[in-house]
Amino acid sequence: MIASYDVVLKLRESPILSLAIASLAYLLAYAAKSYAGSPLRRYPGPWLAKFTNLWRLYHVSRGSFHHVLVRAHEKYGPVVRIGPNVLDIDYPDLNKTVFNTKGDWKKTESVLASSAMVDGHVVHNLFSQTDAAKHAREKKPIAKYYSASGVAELEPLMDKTIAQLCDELERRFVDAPGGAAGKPFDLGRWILYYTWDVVGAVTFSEPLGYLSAGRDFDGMLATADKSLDYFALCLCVPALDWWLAKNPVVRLGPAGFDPAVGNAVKHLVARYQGTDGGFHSAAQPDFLDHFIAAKSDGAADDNQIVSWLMINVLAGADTTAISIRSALYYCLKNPRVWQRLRAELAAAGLTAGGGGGVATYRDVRSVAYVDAVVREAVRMLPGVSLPIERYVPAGGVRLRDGSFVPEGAILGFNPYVLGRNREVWGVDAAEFRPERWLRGDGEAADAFAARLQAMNNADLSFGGGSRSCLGKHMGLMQVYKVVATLALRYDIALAYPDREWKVINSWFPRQEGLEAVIAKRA
Ligand code: HEM
Repeated sequence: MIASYDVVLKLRESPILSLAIASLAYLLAYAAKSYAGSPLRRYPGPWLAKFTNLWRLYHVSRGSFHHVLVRAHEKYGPVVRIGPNVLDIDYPDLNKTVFNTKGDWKKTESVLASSAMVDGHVVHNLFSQTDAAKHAREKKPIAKYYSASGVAELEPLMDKTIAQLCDELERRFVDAPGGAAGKPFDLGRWILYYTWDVVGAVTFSEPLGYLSAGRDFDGMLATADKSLDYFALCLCVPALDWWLAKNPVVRLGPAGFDPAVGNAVKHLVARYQGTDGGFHSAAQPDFLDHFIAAKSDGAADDNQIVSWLMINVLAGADTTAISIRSALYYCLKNPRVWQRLRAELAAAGLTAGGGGGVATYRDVRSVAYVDAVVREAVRMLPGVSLPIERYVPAGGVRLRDGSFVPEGAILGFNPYVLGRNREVWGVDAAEFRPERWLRGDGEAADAFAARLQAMNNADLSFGGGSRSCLGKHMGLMQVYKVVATLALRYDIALAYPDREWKVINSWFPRQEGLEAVIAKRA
């Protein structure tokens, strides 16, 4: 007994134990303040979430937070407290107020983990920049290249890569020798190779090489997954990023994008030296040409060019793959929809007859059902499926239930949750039904216009306002073109129609298990 008392005394003298006790006391005091002193205490939510962000962290780390949130809203209503200072909101009519062009609803620190650490300094990109003025300065010189007309000029570069995707699928799975033709293969994986390659094609006129290799030859795709897993955790506890990556002593995470940065720098230098590989030509400018022109205008330096180049890779490849996969998966799971899609393409006289057998965007956009399929697929599984957070600005905000949320609280809006709102989408909100985007038989024009307006207002799949997705036109154009081209050229079916695919939601919800069989269209 005396011996154990001595041990306790010794431990009490230990600085480590003192620090641990002080930390515990601090955490308890913080939790008590979060619970009793918070202006958000009136809002319902899981008990643990009132004290700590660890509740959210746990569920996000399991990759299924979108499901947890939908259930939480079913249980607690449209406003759910998901952290001591965070409410998740399912009031679609608030989207336009929050995601506006004034920039008064600021991004939270949750996005800082996507910034880089260079020579001891945090270097932001367009997505992570929380300062509205700096963000506008960085975006202005390049925004026009991502507009609908800007992206239209890149279509020939996309066509080359879509044609390559088709060639690889045919060589390996349609016409494959040795009995491999017609066997199940991971179509979702090939869509990912395509979207990473096309980023290289439109950015520096050279695909990154995943389609021709048929694998993640440099480990970049696996690194991107790990980085997103890390990013998703830091969304819940932004301080993690400081401890793990931005502290001045030791850098533990996340997995870096060094190969992609190296590749961007290599292309920049080669372009300056005129030693570019790939299919670059003066007649077909790519993003790198535009970024270098912005530098000549005095709007950028080489570091800024590399940051712009990297955003195409980091924000554009996975999100586009996710959206193409969703369109294919939900169509193939619903053969009625897949057949109608093909019939509507045929009725419009479309062939995959553009450059290299690729459907042209102009043709595809003229078929309303393709648009309905794509919008519905993106609603079912938005490319961002964790809450998009904003700080409540000065003056606070009054919610639809009459309650008042003061300045400084964080409101989260999850496109996936908003895409399940029954007031907007109806009782079949969880079902894939592209027809909801079309005017119904006997539906008055006014009624359809009002319904469409409500759906558009609720749709946050590309964000909104001054921080909406820069690459929306580029991403969507590819979803339309790839889905239509595959539908026109091939008979495709799920290899295991009764199986569900697996979705791991790390901000971008990456899917696994889109296994298919493919043949040339009869
Ligand atoms: C279909 C595919 C895509 C989807 C579903 C998607 C979704 C989104 C969403 C929801 C946001 C808003 C995030 C927020 O407010 O925090 C966003 C922002 C952004 N996206 Fe996309 N994206 C897609 C494709 C692309 C592509 C191809 C690029 C290529 C450049 C891109 C670049 C960006 C950038 C730079 C931002 C930050 C914009 C800013 O803060 O000013 N995205 N995206």
